[in-house]
Amino acid sequence: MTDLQDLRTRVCALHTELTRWDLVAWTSGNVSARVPGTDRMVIKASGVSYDDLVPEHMVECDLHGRPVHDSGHSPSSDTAAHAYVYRALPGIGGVVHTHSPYATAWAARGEPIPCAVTAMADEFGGDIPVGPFSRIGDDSIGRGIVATLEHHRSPAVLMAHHGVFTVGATAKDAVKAAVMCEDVARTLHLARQNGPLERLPQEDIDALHDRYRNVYGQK
Ligand SMILES: O=C(CO)[C@@H](O)[C@@H](O)COP(=O)(O)O
Repeated sequence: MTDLQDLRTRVCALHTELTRWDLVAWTSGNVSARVPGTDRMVIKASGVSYDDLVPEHMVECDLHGRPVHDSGHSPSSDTAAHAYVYRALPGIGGVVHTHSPYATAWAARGEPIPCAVTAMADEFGGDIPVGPFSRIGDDSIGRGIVATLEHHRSPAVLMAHHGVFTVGATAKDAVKAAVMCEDVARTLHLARQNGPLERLPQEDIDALHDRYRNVYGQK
């Protein structure tokens, strides 16, 4: 198997995580990955049901979102947004988009999720911010993602009136951020039913984030 086929297989398989963690309804989300060492990416074909996905549905595009071959599949509607993120952020190897319900409810209100639990400090290093509304199709959404994330440690952004975009060093990291984003969005939505949320002190957020990055887990 070539490296590209292997990447397509892995990105295709990651879409099962979107359904497993209830992050998408019907076909409302997508995963992409940078093709390492190239100015290319692979991204899910538009509108294809997750049950029908095969690696060949991962469309190879340049970093302006143009397919590099006539594969017979149109790439995701969000291709230009993903491509802009890869162009602007060279350290990013994976991008994910979902309409996961609790996080998208915060996005619909245009409300950032405050860093009020340790799990948020760990994964997001602070609040999950809101990015501007843009119509789907060109790289406006990508510009909004990058402009918002450059002021935060969070790998997730709630794009106003739309949904969640996450980034990571790999596509799997970006999927993890999407799962964790929905988890904390639900927890904090439930918490504030009985009163206002209290943000953790900044020094605790910093210490927790540092511990998670440098001590947590296996060496
Ligand atoms: O957010 C939206 C539409 O609101 C799209 O990302 C979503 O439907 C997925 O589109 P694709 O099937 O990836 O073209």
